[in-house]
Amino acid sequence: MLRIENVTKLFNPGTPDEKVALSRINLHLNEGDFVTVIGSNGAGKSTLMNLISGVMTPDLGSVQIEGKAVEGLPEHRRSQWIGRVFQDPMAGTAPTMTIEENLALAYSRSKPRGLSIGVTGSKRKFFREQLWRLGIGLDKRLNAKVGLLSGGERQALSLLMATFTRPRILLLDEHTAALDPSRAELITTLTESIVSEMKLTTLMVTHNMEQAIRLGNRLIMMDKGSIILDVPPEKKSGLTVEGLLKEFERIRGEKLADDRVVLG
Ligand SMILES: Nc1ncnc2c1ncn2[C@@H]1O[C@H](COP(=O)(O)OP(=O)(O)OP(=O)(O)O)[C@@H](O)[C@H]1O
Repeated sequence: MLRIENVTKLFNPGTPDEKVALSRINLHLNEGDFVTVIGSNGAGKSTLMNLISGVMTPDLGSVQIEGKAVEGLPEHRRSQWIGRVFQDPMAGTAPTMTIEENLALAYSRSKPRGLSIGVTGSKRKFFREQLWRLGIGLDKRLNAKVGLLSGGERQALSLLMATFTRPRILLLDEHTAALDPSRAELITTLTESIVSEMKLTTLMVTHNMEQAIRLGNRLIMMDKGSIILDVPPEKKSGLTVEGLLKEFERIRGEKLADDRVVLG
């Protein structure tokens, strides 16, 4: 489903500020894989997400979605295959537009040539049903301006907008990190149910190791621009936070003062 081959990304190449953000990364996701991604600050997690979504292009290597090379395509051309939710609840939605208008925009973006964003009766019914599935009453607020929603409500809407058109790849970029614990739990639960119901191929960055262990069928750990650990489905259920920290320590060959180095 997703093949990242030998991808390297440099910032400020050829200058004294040159930074290797990703170094010859290889990552293959099978259809339906739900991979959690952990790693220290600056490990390259966001850069990886940006290269998949098309915000950035790699200096070397290829990115393929369902066998199609996409590394040369701009973000808007990839949006028909990719859904993404960001850390900032304000990032994925338009605050001055209504819930319904935001959904219509997301719906049109997922179509190859973009459809009209007009809302017909049948589309409105579909949107209401989708909102109802979130279970937080947004189905009764189709005409509310999104800027008036709470952070948790807005993130739930972002999650819905990123998934209701069945993207080939779902990218979750620390999407619960900015929420209070109860809202974070709500979004985590919604994520689990949407991903498993729709069998979405998902990559989720998190600084929460417990969450990284609990969710998904695979876990990767990144450090200094490389994937240093890739835990396959058959080993994932046996993971513990302590075990992962030990593994990180062993691979890096240095003693960690505490788990914040990994947690960020
Ligand atoms: N636009 C940029 N210009 C220069 N350097 C950058 C840029 N974006 C990222 N970097 C550098 O590339 C490296 C990888 O950054 P990236 O944001 O991908 O890490 P991350 O794992 O997402 O970190 P964090 O957990 O702190 O968000 C870091 O050293 C970062 O400073």
